[in-house]
Amino acid sequence: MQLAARDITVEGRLNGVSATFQPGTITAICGPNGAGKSTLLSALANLAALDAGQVLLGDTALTAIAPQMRAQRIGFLPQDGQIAWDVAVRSLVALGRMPFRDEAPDKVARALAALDLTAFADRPVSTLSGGEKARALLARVLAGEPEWLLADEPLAALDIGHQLTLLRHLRAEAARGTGVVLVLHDLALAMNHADHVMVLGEGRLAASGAPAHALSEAIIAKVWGVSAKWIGEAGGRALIME
Ligand SMILES: Nc1ncnc2c1ncn2[C@@H]1O[C@H](COP(=O)(O)OP(=O)(O)OP(=O)(O)O)[C@@H](O)[C@H]1O
Repeated sequence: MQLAARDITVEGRLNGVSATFQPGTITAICGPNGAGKSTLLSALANLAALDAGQVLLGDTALTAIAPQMRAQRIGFLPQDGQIAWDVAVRSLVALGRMPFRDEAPDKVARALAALDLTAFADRPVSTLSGGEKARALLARVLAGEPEWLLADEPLAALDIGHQLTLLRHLRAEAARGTGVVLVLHDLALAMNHADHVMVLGEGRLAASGAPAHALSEAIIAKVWGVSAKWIGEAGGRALIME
């Protein structure tokens, strides 16, 4: 089922953005600081108060879906997520089962393994490093096995090995039909790993399409004001700043 923003406006943050996200694909939302990426992502989870427009899941407005059902279907990882209680990593990840009111230890174990956290399962979260904490917060979302996985900069705190593991896991999730939407600052990760890229600039959609189209050198120059050049082959491109 598609997830679609229809002409959404959040005063001062997003200005009439329409965008359709496809299940079974990885979409990257890119753009400069303050462009409205996090606002759009939170709107897609019904976590931003809209001044105009609506978000639809299939034909149904998100606002018409009961909160518990919405939480079952849409998993959301905010930027700089906070951990309120110093519980064991396994208990934190198990909180991802709250919308289902079950404990599903198999799904919790799968999410821990996907983020390479099995060995940390009994450690208090306060003892984790920044990147380990970021992985634990993402594992909490994965434990809910949502139909839509929305994550704001999930790779930013991760080393390259864990970035790759997570990207492979997200690709496998997409292959199972999950819609994956990621806010990414790293344009090479978006270019090499997304199926579709949406570029936001000053609260508006500046480009949308296949990565090579939406992240062309011309669009990077226009939206980011940076002269940059792509080198390398499809799937392994690097961005060189000039
Ligand atoms: N709660 C708020 N109240 C008022 N303005 C806000 C609020 N949150 C964000 N903004 C503003 O809205 C704009 C868009 O913010 P948003 O966080 O969506 O940008 P972003 O593209 O995710 O940026 P970044 O790359 O820096 O994370 C920014 O100018 C920001 O200052």
